[in-house]
Amino acid sequence: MRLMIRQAKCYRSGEWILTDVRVDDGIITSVGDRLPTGDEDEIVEANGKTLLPGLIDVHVHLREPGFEEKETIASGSRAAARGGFTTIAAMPNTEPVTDTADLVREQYRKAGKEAVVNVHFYGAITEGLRGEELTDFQALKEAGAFALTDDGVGIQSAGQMLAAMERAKEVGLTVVAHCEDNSLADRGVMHDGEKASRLGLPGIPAEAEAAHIVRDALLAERTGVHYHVCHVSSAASVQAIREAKQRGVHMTAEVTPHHLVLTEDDIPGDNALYKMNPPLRSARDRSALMAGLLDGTIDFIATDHAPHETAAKRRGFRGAPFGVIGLETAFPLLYTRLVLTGFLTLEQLVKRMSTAPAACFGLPGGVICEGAQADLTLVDLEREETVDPAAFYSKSENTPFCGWRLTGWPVWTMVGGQVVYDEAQGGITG
Ligand SMILES: NC(=O)N[C@@H](CC(=O)O)C(=O)O
Ligand SMILES: [Zn+2]
Repeated sequence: MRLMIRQAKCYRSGEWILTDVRVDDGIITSVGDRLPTGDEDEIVEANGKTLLPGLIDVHVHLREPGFEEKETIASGSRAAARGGFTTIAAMPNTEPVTDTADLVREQYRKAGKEAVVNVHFYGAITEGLRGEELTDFQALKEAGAFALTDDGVGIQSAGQMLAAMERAKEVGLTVVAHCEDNSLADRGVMHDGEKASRLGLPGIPAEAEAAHIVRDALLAERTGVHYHVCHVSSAASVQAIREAKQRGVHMTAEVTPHHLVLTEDDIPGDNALYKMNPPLRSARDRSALMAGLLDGTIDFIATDHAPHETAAKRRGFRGAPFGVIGLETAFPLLYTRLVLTGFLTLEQLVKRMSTAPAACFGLPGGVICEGAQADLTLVDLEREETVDPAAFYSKSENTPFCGWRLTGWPVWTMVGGQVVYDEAQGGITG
């Protein structure tokens, strides 16, 4: 299969310039001005739309097996394609939990049949995410586990985290941490701040997150493992990561689109569409996250796409599960709120949504150059649209951004040289 993408705006030697990109059998073979045409099977006329390396999201919940009413590998991967993502990594808090080599293999087998983008799977750190027995890291690694995590819960015991890091270092897997000390956060449903006091709801203090980061940075320093912090939400956490990185600790960190855009002040009363873990925090915390993203303390953006059915999210802050979806809104949300406002340049945003996650986890993609895998996204930066959850490919609609007017929508997605999403052809293709 030979394909030419013609006249796309591409970032080359410091500029966005009209470029042709040639793809042969899933690999980018040429990038340049007015490349010769003639022998391709297909020409894609980009007409000045912007070509990005496919977006990469290492923090999504696909809910299969066990919670297929919320999401499946098929529906979640289609949501990813529509959002411009070509690679995602799925968390192991399914039912059963992905905590054995056989279960990891079964996930890859299913994704091979049903996914339209590249899907990786995490393995759990502890059996059943119970925080008791460590899983068999070597076997998980051999089955292809992307990294290790108990996302959804923090590893409560420092001794257990140390043991996990030592073993992970030996087998060569990254430890990915949901940082939350339950003895500080127990039964909280919202950031322990002004809004929670006003609504009379139990809080989750910022220290519940930062305490684990400080602890884990010490343990990562001692073991030398690659340690990655999920969904950083507070100023104290950003500072802890900054200090650890200055000491040379081998750690990386991610932040979500919702923590970059919203604060507790945006929560309109007891509406669980604004309930997620970690919670939306103060304006000061949000500023610190932005500063951390800008100075490299936070390496990249991950959505923490966490689908839940509408009925469950109607139960208010006390009764609803934590989590919001993000795959189909992340790019236009951040383009509108961070790039059009002048906070980040487009190329800085692309680095944080594609190049950096690829580099941190050693994934192919994240670049447009000769020899790279043809994972590509075309974005219409002029296109303005209202977020309509009813139109999502995701099975769930739990977004706080319903009705937001956003600019800069992905319109075409290619994975390994195959077009998987083309808005002009009605959406998911094939
Ligand atoms: N982020 C969330 O609010 N929820 C996640 C779990 C998690 O990532 O902590 C979920 O699985 O629903
Ligand atoms: Zn989490």
